[in-house]
Amino acid sequence: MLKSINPTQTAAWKALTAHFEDAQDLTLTSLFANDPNRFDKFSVQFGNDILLDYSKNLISEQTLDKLFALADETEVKGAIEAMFRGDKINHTEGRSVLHVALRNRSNTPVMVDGEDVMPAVNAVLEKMKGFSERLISGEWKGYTGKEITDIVNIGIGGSDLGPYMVSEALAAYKTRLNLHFVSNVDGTHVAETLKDLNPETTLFLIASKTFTTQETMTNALSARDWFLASAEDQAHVAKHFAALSTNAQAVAEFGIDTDNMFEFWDWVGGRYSLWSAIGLSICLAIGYDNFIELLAGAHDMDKHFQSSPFTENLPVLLALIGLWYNNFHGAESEAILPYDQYLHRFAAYFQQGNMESNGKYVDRDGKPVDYQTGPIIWGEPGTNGQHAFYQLIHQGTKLIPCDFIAPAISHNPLSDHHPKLMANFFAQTEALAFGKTREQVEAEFTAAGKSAEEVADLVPFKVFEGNRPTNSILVKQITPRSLGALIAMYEHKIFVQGVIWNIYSFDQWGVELGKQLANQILPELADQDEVTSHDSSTNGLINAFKQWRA
Ligand SMILES: O=P(O)(O)OC[C@H]1O[C@@H](O)[C@H](O)[C@@H](O)[C@@H]1O
Repeated sequence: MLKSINPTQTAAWKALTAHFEDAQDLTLTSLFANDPNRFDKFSVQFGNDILLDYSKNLISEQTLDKLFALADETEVKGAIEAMFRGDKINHTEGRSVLHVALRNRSNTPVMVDGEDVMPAVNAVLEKMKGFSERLISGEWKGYTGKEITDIVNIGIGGSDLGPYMVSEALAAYKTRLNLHFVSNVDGTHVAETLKDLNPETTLFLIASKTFTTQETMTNALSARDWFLASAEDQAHVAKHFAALSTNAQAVAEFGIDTDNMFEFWDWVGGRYSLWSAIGLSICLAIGYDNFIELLAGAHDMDKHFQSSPFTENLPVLLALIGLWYNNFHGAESEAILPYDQYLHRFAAYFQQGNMESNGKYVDRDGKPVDYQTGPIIWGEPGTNGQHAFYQLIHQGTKLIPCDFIAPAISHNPLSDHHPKLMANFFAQTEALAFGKTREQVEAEFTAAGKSAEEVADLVPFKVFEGNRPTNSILVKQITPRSLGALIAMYEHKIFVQGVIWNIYSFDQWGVELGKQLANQILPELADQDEVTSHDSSTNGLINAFKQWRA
């Protein structure tokens, strides 16, 4: 169990509060003008894969020193050790937090309740290897003897977002199998997905840690009905359905052959589970060897996180910088902006990763916090975002720290697309940091021959204040290995922030109430009777719904 330390009561927090008051007038323009070595000082490279430039942030060496002191006082180092050691740091569920064991390629023992989990982890990986190789090679045949061509992963939340994001991110490594992801309980999702598929050549992965999730079970039953409408014989299910779960009993009850069950464990959080059997769809999408490379990249980042001094530790640096804006500058959100079309689900993935982990108002003592915790995470790929919401980032009234992510090498080096993409990537952080002054705008207008009246009229709208902070994360190329490291970097960032905010990052009780109420409402929708059991708004809506369907 992690000790409860109120971060606002630390000396470092108080020092940061005072420092924030003193540093109000700091501008990125002056910080860069006063220090020609700023990039060298405030950038760090991870192997030959990732360069993090955090120099365009509203920080000085003093800011960072105080943030490191905060990490020390809130015992981040001890918390990292506790996680890797297998301590039950997910206190409210009484569980260890060991997604790092799933990618522990050095295979050193990791103990849970006195037992090394690595043999079980490796056994499931071997099973995933055999299964994925038989499917990809075409050796595995459907019930009419045809090769499988399409895989449908049915899962939601952590059993969907990670595999979907990674399969898309690594589409350049695609095997011959076509992957589909069905998550929403809205029948449209499964219906539209199955429309073009052939039951003889389709295999379903039912991905659910608990194997009780309403959406997933409903979609799985519809998929089974669709399949049996053609296959007819229940015995054929074994060739077309596999389960990824911690709940063997529920899998057996569903009728899935235990040979086709890929196990994982309660010490793997749903939103940290792409490294587990939940990653089977990834294995099928990109091949087992590439999946192992993904794990290896994450393991490299795990080692870096565990052993690098905080001053060079990418996840720690990102966490502290994010915290500086969240808790001192009052920023409410963070944007993740990948300049890579393949990463189009990256921000959505970390919406769950971050917001489900750190969206908590109760501290580790069970008391409400009196400071801000997790930020709102959002984002879309550049350059699309530039033509949509960047206006607000550049000239709006809200402070939105942004992470810009881009690969130096494209998988699709078509004509001059990549230099153009990258020119935008570099230009945006420069524009956000340094803006355009009134004098610059006036000079441009004058050079363009505008009258003094026009200049006076339009100048205010064309000025860019700048001083908008960004991190730039330049990746050599998006490969399975670098992507593994990138994902693990963000996972650990979330971990560090949760430790400092004195919250439990690995439970998600906030999703339960809605599920409970939906279960109460569902039977009320079955007849035409007027509903009176709720508040007037909910009653009114349900009754209007019933009337429209009558
Ligand atoms: O994998 P399961 O058990 O079906 O759960 C799916 C998702 O269910 C949600 O309720 C949880 O908030 C997520 O954390 C989880 O990933």
